[in-house]
Amino acid sequence: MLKIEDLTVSYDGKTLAIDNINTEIKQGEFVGIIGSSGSGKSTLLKSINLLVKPLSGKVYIDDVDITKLNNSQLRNIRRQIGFVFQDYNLIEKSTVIDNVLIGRLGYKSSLKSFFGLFNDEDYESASNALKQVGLSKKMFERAEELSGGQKQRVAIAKTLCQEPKIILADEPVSSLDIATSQSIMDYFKVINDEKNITIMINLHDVNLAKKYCHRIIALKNGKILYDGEVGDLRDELLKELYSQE
Ligand SMILES: Nc1ncnc2c1ncn2[C@@H]1O[C@H](COP(=O)(O)OP(=O)(O)OP(=O)(O)O)[C@@H](O)[C@H]1O
Repeated sequence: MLKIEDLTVSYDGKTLAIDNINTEIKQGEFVGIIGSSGSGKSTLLKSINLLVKPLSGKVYIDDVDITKLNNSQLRNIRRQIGFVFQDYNLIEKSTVIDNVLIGRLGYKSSLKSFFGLFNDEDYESASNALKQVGLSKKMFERAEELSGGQKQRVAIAKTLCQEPKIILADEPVSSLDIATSQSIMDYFKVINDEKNITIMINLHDVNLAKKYCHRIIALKNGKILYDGEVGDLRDELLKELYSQE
């Protein structure tokens, strides 16, 4: 469902944040991306939905090279790609349900989305998404009143409302304690198992990656050092991955 071909990204036109990456992800895979700070994990995820524009290379979603799309075509394809951020990316003063409804905006005309016009179907979808993450009771509370873990569950519900084929999660548990991190990872696992949504998730914590992900992509200096089954990941490789040079 996702194919990345010769992808290279540079922020300054000189140093390469992503250096000629090639990989292919099938629908329903649960992929962990690991690597030390600055290895390119965020940049890789952000270039998959073109939040960051590549210098060269191609990103295919279901055989469509999205680097070639115009803005309106890109908007349509982005509905299929949910993105979960480390810092939740919620509107703090808005209610939980209003935050989740934002996930429906990709299905609205610009005018309707400007006025925030949602129909019964949108509310049903938002309410189901909140149920999935166990937050139905918090629907009318403001986002700012929630704990970090609850906020991240709202962010996940928002992406579920988008009905995505793939969820990209950029360090979604880095700000959370171990128990809360595990519970968020459990939600990702259930979503992956029950809805067959592909998950690509950046993780600092290798143990979490080993516990939850089927496949690991390990990055070093913008290049893939390892791409394979989690069970085949060797300690020597991890040592090399996190060594300074
Ligand atoms: N907005 C930006 N402008 C300029 N350079 C950037 C920008 N974002 C990232 N970089 C650089 O690109 C490289 C890859 O950064 P990236 O954030 O993708 O790594 P990362 O593995 O996600 O790191 P971390 O684990 O610390 O979040 C780094 O050298 C970083 O300094």
